[in-house]
Amino acid sequence: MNTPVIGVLALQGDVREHLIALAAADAVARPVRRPEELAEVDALVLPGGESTTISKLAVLFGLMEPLRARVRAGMPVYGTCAGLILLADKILDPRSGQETIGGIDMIVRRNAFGRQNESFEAAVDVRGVEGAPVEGVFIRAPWVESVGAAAEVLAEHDGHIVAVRQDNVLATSFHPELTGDHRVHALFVDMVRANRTPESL
Ligand SMILES: NC(=O)CC[C@H](N)C(=O)O
Repeated sequence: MNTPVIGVLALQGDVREHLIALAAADAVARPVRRPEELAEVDALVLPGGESTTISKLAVLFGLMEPLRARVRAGMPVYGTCAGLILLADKILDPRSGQETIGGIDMIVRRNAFGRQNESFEAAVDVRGVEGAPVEGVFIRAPWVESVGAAAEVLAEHDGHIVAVRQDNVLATSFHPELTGDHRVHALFVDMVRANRTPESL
């Protein structure tokens, strides 16, 4: 059956919520903590959380290079919030020792929308998502300062870029996994399906 297997990087962050959202969007979802587990998935989600912590743990667990290699090789990846930061080729204000996986030619600003107690929800129109706007949950959210020519802006909030796609890499500043609305995850699952060769179906 044509059911893609999608991993959720499970080093830190809101892993469980993504596993639930992916299952609701008709994927087989499983946590990924080791390089062997990464090798077995068709695609990967990078959850929200703390991008510095996730990046340091990825180095510690021997996952950083395998992650970069798979993204370079075209594995579909979707990052929310901290996950978006991990997918940026460049961070404007990195903490010391903070690395990214990269994949989208963009520059991000961490915590750009303010601190934890300035978290908010807003309706966001996401290109490729049909129907009503998505309820965007922004928690110490980054925004995207600028994107390169290969990156497509999918959504903006208050004049700032909050969703981007470049080839098989998708990233949002906000957290669709927290709302019970699985349309953004469904968009990603469609990307994963479209990426699979006929032999792998
Ligand atoms: N909700 C989140 O994922 C917050 C991201 C966090 N501000 C970071 O820099 O990693």
